[in-house]
Amino acid sequence: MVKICCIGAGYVGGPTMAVIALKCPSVEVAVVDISVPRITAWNSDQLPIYEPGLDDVVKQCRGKNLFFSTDVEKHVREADIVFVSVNTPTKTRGLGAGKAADLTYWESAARMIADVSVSDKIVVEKSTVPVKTAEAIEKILTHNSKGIKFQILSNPEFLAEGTAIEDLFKPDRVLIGGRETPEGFAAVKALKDIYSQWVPEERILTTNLWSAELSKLAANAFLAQRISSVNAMSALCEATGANVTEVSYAVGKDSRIGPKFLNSSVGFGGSCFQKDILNLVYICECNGLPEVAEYWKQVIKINDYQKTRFVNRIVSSMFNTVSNKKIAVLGFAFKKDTGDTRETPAIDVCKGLIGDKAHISIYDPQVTEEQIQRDLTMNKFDWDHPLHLQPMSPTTVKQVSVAWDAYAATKDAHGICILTEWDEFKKLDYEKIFENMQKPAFVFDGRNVVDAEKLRKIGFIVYSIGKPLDQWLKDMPALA
Ligand SMILES: NC(=O)c1ccc[n+]([C@@H]2O[C@H](COP(=O)([O-])OP(=O)(O)OC[C@H]3O[C@@H](n4cnc5c(N)ncnc54)[C@H](O)[C@@H]3O)[C@@H](O)[C@H]2O)c1
Ligand SMILES: O=c1ccn([C@@H]2O[C@H](COP(=O)(O)OP(=O)(O)O[C@H]3O[C@H](CO)[C@@H](O)[C@H](O)[C@H]3O)[C@@H](O)[C@H]2O)c(=O)[nH]1
Repeated sequence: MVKICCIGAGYVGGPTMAVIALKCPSVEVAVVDISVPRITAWNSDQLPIYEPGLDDVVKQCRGKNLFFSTDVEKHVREADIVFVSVNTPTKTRGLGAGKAADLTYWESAARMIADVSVSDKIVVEKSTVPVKTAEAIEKILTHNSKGIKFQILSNPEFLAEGTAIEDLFKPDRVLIGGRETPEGFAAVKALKDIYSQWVPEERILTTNLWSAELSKLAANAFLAQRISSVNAMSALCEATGANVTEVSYAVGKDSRIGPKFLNSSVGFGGSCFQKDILNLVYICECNGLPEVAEYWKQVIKINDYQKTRFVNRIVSSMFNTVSNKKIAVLGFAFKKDTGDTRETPAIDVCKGLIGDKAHISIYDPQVTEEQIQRDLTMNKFDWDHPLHLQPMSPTTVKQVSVAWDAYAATKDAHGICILTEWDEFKKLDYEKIFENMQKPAFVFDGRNVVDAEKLRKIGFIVYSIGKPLDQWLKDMPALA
């Protein structure tokens, strides 16, 4: 029986391994982590992450061929294939601070694999890593290998949160990079044999190691670039009276461009896009390519601009001050169908409003008050470390309260900001909400989820990102 061990039971390690266990009943899969609460949660009915369909997959395999454990060394020692899916945060200090990937967790996992192994192993990079990481890992693994042979593969993960199970069941592609040697080819084949249990042959791509590592950073950069492109257009739409939804529909109809990932928003968030582009920028700079670095940096600059622009629009529309006004924030997660708040645009928008002395009442169906307070007090990039190593927030932000539903959040509010596209925000009773708000009542829709015309008929002043502006908003221009 092939034994797989995955180091890191997070958003990637948990779901990917659960799906491998489900699709390959003859493979034994152990997911290990240094975080005791995480593993306890994986072994309970309350899984540590919210992901549609995940509970069902875990229930079907846990205890049969899927195990969650904190006994990292034992499972690594016994495994034939070791996936490494640990954190790769952005460095906050020293060389490359603010851009380069911090490979501390990766390095410590690699050293531990080298120390405890007593048989040959395939070691798979599942985390997103800089190009050429495999070379460094190889050096660590073989430095003191006691004659044990290690083959390194790059198998980056392309799942998106909220649709992780769907993406894993039917991936657009599985990418496997390996050394171009007989041993390397054999290792690639061994991993391919696992995926080919459910992924069609033509969707399993094999490349050299460096192409696989770089393709992951490139794919995220291209996706984020589409969003920054449409968001840049949204500013121009507002200035000219064009409608960004119509523009992106017309643009996306070109089969060379395609319709996906062209939704204008308050900005992209999530644990990957910004981090991976910063990493790409750093790699370009290190390789003497400042023009290429500058090109990709612009994707992040537009994303920051979009968030600032949104806050400025709110403040300028409300007579240039939100001081002591109640602003209801609907949605805090970085996208719908997840409770994940890593790099959510809601953090920057809330901080911007708090900076202007607003009182904020937040409602998100999946995010806890504790998480929101942590996010609003944590330093940039601190979120991307194992939970027990993150600094505890010593203070809470007093201007922020968290409500149980959208009606409580919006009661007596002067304005509403919609920051996550949860379906339930489309179906709220906006007449009731309007009655309970201060007047004039504003809605700032950062996701274009509400029917703006319907809300205007009720009496709201509505700002929809990238859409023609109300007369009110035209009269109160926002400076970005
Ligand atoms: N979240 C996503 O959607 C996504 C998608 C594709 C790729 N990635 C990449 O995958 C990697 C993991 O991301 P994630 O979102 O799962 O992170 P995560 O923080 O949810 O999970 C990482 C886990 O690794 C554990 N860990 C860290 N060092 C360890 C060690 N030495 N031994 C055992 N466990 C250790 C942590 O405790 C944590 O539970 C990152 O490189 C990320 O960029 C993430
Ligand atoms: O048209 C769009 C599409 C997305 N977003 C925003 O972009 C962010 C990222 O969304 P998405 O890509 O769907 O979620 P992630 O889970 O961050 O997934 C991305 O990052 C993962 C981690 O690397 C990759 O594996 C995935 O392929 C890649 O889509 C979110 O804030 C979305 O709201 C938009 O604003 N407009």
